[in-house]
Amino acid sequence: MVLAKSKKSVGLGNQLMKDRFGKGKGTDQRRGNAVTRINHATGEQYVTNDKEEASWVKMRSVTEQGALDEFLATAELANTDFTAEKTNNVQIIHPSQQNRFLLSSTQEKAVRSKHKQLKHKLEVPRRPKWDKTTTATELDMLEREAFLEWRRNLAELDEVEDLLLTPFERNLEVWRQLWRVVERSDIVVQIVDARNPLLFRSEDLEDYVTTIDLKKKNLMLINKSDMLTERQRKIWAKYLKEHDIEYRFFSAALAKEENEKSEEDSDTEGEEEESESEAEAPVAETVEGSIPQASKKVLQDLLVESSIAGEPETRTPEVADVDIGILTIDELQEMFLTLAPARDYSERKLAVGLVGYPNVGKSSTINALCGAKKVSVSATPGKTKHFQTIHISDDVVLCDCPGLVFPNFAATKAELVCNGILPIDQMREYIGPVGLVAQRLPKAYLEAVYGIKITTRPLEEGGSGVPAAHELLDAYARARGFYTTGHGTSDESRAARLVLKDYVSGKLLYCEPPPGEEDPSDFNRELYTLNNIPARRRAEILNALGALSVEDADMVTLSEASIRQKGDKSNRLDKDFFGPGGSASHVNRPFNHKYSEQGKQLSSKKAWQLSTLEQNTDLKDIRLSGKKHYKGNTKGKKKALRNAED
Ligand SMILES: Nc1nc2c(ncn2[C@@H]2O[C@H](COP(=O)(O)OP(=O)(O)OP(=O)(O)O)[C@@H](O)[C@H]2O)c(=O)[nH]1
Repeated sequence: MVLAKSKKSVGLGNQLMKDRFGKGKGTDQRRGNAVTRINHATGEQYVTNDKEEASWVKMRSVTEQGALDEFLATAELANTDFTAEKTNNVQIIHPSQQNRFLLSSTQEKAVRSKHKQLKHKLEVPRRPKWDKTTTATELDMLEREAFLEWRRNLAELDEVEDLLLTPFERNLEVWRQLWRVVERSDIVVQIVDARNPLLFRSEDLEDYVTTIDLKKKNLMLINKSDMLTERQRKIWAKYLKEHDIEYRFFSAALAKEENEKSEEDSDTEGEEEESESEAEAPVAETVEGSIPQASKKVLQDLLVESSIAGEPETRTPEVADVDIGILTIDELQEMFLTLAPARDYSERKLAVGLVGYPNVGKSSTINALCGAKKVSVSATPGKTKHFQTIHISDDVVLCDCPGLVFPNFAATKAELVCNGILPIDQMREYIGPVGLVAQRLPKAYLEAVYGIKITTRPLEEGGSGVPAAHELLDAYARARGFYTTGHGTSDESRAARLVLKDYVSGKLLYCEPPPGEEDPSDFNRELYTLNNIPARRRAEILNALGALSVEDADMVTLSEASIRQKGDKSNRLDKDFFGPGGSASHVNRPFNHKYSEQGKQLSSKKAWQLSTLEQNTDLKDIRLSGKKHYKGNTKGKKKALRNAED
């Protein structure tokens, strides 16, 4: 039986034709993916593969493009025929570009000196000049042309000079937002990550701001400063002062806690006096106060273990008059008012533009300034998409720009991944970035944070003492039971993602020193104390170490802990670590502001520890008192004795 076809039914072919050439398609005519548009400035028709998209789609951040996308985007920007642009845009892959994940130290030196020479070429795109007579279409054309020229210049740095650049923003719409923010703001605040401030700073943006209006001010706000020690802040402060960079240290996370605390305090009755004095304490002091004196003991043994030759210097720069404090919210607001350029503010409030890479903490800073959660905060870079204004007081309005990556030099792709600039979830090559983590962080610290034991290749077999990426990943994956399905080998790729995320979030902490200042391992020395590993891990280590009071334990170096771990024939420490739930610890900020709370948690164990202490009054004896995990480990004993004597 043949069914009669309904006249109303529409076949796929018809539907496609209707979709492409049907009514209501405006001036655009579609053929396949290509759309014919009219250039209103010249009246000419041109073909593009771009669709008219919703404004939020237009604002998508474009940082890395495949060769074809790059080519199409350039052609589209240039409003030209594809073939005309084709010859100019063929990408030549240099053999040297193929492995940019890690460099040897000589290669790195050479690259860094080339960066210095060509620094002036790292420009942000300028908005072309316009006046009242310029029509919107003319301005649009001018902007596209200028943007295209800017992209060509940067492509030259990449291709001709063979230098690796940050995956800078390639979407004109995002830069247009920045232009608006800069034009509107009296002060342009570049928010940077304290772990590597200069990588996140655009010097040229500062020039651009003052080119638009000499009265406009620049400020580098070093966010996440809770991750820096006081000494590290001093070293940075000295460098920034010497280079005439207007800066301030800030921590949106500490400011948030401060907000929450004062809210709690205002809710609590009867304890006003006490809570008031705490709330008034400057944040910087709170941070310092949170790190017990004992934790400032430098981990010399750890450094020796990390094969760093020589006695590290503990010298702190003389910077008596420089500002090293972490600003409170009130102090930051005052700072804005102090910096405000002279003009009549009766008509318009002081406008403060907030600019920065994705994930540096713009939203968190705004939330802290607002005193409430106004902007959604996320651990995924690139959440803020639109320029928005937020009135934080009667005097100040904030202009929040979408997070955007500025053109800057990077030594390697590994550095970009580790700094959270290249997304970890889209990463295919993980050995380079994890290798960098393993190079930067002392082995004992990695072992203590994760509660793992990393087996490295012995020195006599060519090992260097520094774990190779796969040695770290293998230990991590096995401890957590991550195995590949087919082969049953450890799932290093899964482990790599988690390790790198911990590095980006600061759970594994490393901070870059200013250029030309001290060696990175000396600069970070204070970070690798027992106090800075997650509280739970610390408690586990202390448990495994046995009879030490909390205060004494602060003096125990991680390396010592790791020696004991190695020497433990009964594997007691490992069992403690790898037991159920043993890997679930979590910390956001190694310099946990709530140290006193951690201390409290630990002190619940103190009674037991003290009772053991009573039996072993001599600390050296306690350390070497024939605990199970020392038995037969004479080498470990000797080393531990040396540590104890130090
Ligand atoms: N330790 C620490 N972490 C912070 C601080 N400020 C922000 N973070 C963390 O950094 C991550 C990114 O913060 P956001 O405020 O979302 O960053 P953003 O710059 O607004 O990001 P986009 O919206 O992508 O532009 C979050 O995981 C925050 O918890 C800080 O002062 N200290």
